Amino acid sequence: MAVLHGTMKVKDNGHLLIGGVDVVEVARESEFPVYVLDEELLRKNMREYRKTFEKYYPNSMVHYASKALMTLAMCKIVESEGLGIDVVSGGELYTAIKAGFPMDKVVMHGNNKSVNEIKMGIENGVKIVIDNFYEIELVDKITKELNKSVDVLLRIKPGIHADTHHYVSTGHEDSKFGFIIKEDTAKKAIKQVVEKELINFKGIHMHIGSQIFNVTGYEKSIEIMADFIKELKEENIIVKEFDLGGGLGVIYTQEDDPMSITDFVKLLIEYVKREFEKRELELPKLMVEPGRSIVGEAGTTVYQVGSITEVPGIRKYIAINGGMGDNIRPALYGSKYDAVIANRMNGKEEELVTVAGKCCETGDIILKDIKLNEPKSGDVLAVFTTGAYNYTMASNYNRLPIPGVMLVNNGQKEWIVKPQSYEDILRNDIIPERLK
Ligand SMILES: Cc1ncc(COP(=O)(O)O)c(C=O)c1O
Ligand SMILES: N[C@@H](CCCC[NH3+])C(=O)O
Repeated sequence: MAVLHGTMKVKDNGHLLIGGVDVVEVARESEFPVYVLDEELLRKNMREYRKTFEKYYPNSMVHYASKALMTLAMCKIVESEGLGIDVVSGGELYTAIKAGFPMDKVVMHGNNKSVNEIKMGIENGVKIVIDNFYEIELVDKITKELNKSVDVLLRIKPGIHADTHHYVSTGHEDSKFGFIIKEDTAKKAIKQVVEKELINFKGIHMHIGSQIFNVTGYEKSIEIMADFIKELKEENIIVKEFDLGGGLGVIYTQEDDPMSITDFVKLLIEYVKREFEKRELELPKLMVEPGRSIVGEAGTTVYQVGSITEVPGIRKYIAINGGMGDNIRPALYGSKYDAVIANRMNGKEEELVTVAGKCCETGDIILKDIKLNEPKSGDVLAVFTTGAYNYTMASNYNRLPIPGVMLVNNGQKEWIVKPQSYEDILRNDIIPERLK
């Protein structure tokens, strides 16, 4: 049986409840899938990050990585839990602005920020994480044009390989993000920044990757960064802020065994204290940017089962009313998930099937070879741990509408993103006069 997350429970009639809401009903009321979001679990994870830092390292800030799941309501929840936000684009920043999110708690990333994105960031007073030499000049120019200063961090690659899928590993030298330490590249960049009139150098940032279980990569990177910070100090450049990025893994299948948020944070703090004290460095303000470990397990996608195609001697395909449009991760990374027949939670999972999406694409497979409880047409399939990088990576491939996001809590259900309609998909289409 798949691991139940957060507030998941089984009702007497065998239906899956999340936040006290019968998700079988939710799925059956909709022609397309629904992303269900467990508010209690989401808040619990945010609080665990914030409280552990408050207890063991008060000079700190947790920025939720909004690329995992960004909506106006998410900004409100993040704000009410006392976290900041990490944005990587004008669109994410615009969402935070429109939600009235406090801009002094926003950091802005991106390896190729546009002039407008940088302007928007500086005008709104967010902290910018500078990624490359080109950007140093752009930021300098824009601060002068606007006559407004900006606080910055520089993204530095520690040069290690995190133990994760190579598509989501970002701390090695051959990565498009940030400056390498080798050949004094990062040092040169920082020296350039320090010289700029309206740019305030605050510190450095690293992010080694995502869905990480083994903390050795963090330990090694913190050691490398501490050496680098020491070198900078010898040249009178003080790193006041140190951002460790995100990356803690979550449970997708029973094979995944991540450590708790508390243990993860405590380890990071232990490594930083140890390596800084060893080098007689003053402890910096510490920051992290978790995305997946906050929202991943809080999300469940509920689908209806439609056609069932048995290929004799090969496999049985169970087709659902969604697929790669609402969850690209299996096709993109070969990601695995756990799922259940949400209207028959009490039975045994004994039939080996493959769950296919409805896109016109052979690779549109959401779950390959999974044991489910005798799936039938009309059943409801709940795929777990879809809170992170599902809605935010969704597409309109085959002109399928992007599903809505429903927040559930204490028996209450509310849309925080309405399901798209066919009209929504057409919104930006234009037929030029000459084609009419
Ligand atoms: C710079 C940066 N910070 C934070 C994150 C969030 O990572 P995760 O969702 O694995 O916590 C990412 C994504 O990998 C990232 O690129
Ligand atoms: N989108 C990726 C994570 C990328 C994180 C952003 N740097 C995933 O679904 O696993």
